[in-house]
Amino acid sequence: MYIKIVIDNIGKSFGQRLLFSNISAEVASGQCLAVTGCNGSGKSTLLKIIAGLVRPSSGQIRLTLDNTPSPKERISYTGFVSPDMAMYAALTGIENIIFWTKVRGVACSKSEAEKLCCQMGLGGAGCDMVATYSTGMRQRLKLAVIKAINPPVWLLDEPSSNLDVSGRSIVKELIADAVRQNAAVILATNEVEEALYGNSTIEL
Ligand SMILES: Nc1ncnc2c1ncn2[C@@H]1O[C@H](COP(=O)(O)OP(=O)(O)OP(=O)(O)O)[C@@H](O)[C@H]1O
Repeated sequence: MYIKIVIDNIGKSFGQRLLFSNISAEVASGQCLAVTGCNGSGKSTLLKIIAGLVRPSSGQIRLTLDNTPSPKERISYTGFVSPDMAMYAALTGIENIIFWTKVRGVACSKSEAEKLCCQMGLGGAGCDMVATYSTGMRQRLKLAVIKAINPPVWLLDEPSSNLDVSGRSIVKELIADAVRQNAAVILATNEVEEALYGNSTIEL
């Protein structure tokens, strides 16, 4: 699937407070757009606008597709990794991957989920309840879920938060792999090095 996301003159205010205005950019399949800016500049808000979770105050997000998607494809456009997201604490890591892929209409067997846990550095902890996970392990699980869903559009809000050096290199490889597989990746980050993964950058 080819997809192009056009961020067209987007602005956002909360009440009287203008967060940003006149933001325009494009990102297509096989590209990565980095969104940078200081704390509170609106990076997460912009990603939520792109995901359709927050309404912009001005402008619009346009999607260009090479075909008319089926209803199943339509719900699977975007995958979102965000600090605001939570995994089910009473399920194991593997059960979370199976649950979230099922919600998104993507098949994922237990052995595939196990493999993803290993790839994300969770090892045998995939069989443990998420309630027992550290914050870094929860972050790795979110990465495993988006990889399992493998959507055409990846929205990554601070994907390296709470991750150690090995976790950060997993994120780097994950983004490179998604772009190689023709996903459109939008990455919000405070990390200078991570922002360089983008083919283009928006600074808020
Ligand atoms: N629903 C909301 N109502 C009012 N203000 C909000 C709302 N959501 C976000 N904000 C405000 O908008 C500003 C931008 O928040 P946002 O989380 O988008 O910034 P950010 O650039 O991602 O920050 P950080 O780098 O700290 O994660 C913050 O001041 C926040 O308090």
